[in-house]
Amino acid sequence: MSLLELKNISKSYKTAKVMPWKKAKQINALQDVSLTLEPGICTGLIGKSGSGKSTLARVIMGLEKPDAGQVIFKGADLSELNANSLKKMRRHFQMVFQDPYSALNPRMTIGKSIAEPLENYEKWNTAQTEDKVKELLEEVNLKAADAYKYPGQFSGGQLQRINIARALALRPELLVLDEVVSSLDTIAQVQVLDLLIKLQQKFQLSYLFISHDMHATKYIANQFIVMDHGEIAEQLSDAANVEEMKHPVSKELLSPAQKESKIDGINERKSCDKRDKKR
Ligand SMILES: Nc1ncnc2c1ncn2[C@@H]1O[C@H](COP(=O)(O)OP(=O)(O)OP(=O)(O)O)[C@@H](O)[C@H]1O
Repeated sequence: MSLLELKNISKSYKTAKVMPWKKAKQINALQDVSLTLEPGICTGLIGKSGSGKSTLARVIMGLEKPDAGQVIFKGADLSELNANSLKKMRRHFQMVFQDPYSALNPRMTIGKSIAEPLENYEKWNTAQTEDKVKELLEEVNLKAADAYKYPGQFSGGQLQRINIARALALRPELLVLDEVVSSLDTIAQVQVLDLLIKLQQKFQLSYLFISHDMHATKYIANQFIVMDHGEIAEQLSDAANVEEMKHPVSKELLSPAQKESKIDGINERKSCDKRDKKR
């Protein structure tokens, strides 16, 4: 059974009227999108700005209701679950957002922030929760003592690792990673990508790695989905053949002229190759 299946998802938005006598414009953010994610695989979802990537992430996470289509997680159509079953299912898929600063409450210690999902789901005592928080911090290469610090005491890369620890707290099977390295400098980008690769191997995680940066995506993904104007433009099941992609948007994102990536020039295939050999 696939981990996640999206069937014929469509989602449109109406823009505000510029003038009262003008008609509101409709934006088709997603048009009949179908895709499947398998366990233990990192799928790179790439596309230019406005192609619908974040809308797709929000639909998967239940933050947006699609106009049409189904989101099926482990065989269950999420729209058909009652609140209790949906809560139970939701622990298995978590999201990490682009901005590591705004994702954490600045007035809460990071230990408290990481503990929140545990307190919502697990019937643990304080000592058990604290032990788990410390274990999670060490998992993302931070120190147990960092639990008592506040977000303002960390760098962007460290904060993103804290957000990953929080997303991992409930031992999910799928992480939706929306532009998680875009706001970081080169060194922090590579640290976060290497950490994600390590965690994926250790916990057999499935990732939907959303990015407009082909270079960062090549570094981590096993397969690619390219989006354009709310539709799937191209899919590639083996990231090793990335140079063979044919769609004009794929070619544009691949081109050396697309120099947005800060990790350009780093040995992009190293981490994927290691995993490929394991499979
Ligand atoms: N809440 C909204 N209201 C109106 N239009 C929206 C809304 N959210 C997204 N859109 C529009 O839907 C389209 C897809 O947006 P989306 O953010 O999903 O694209 P994206 O590929 O994630 O882009 P980016 O990389 O810039 O975030 C865009 O035209 C965007 O302006």
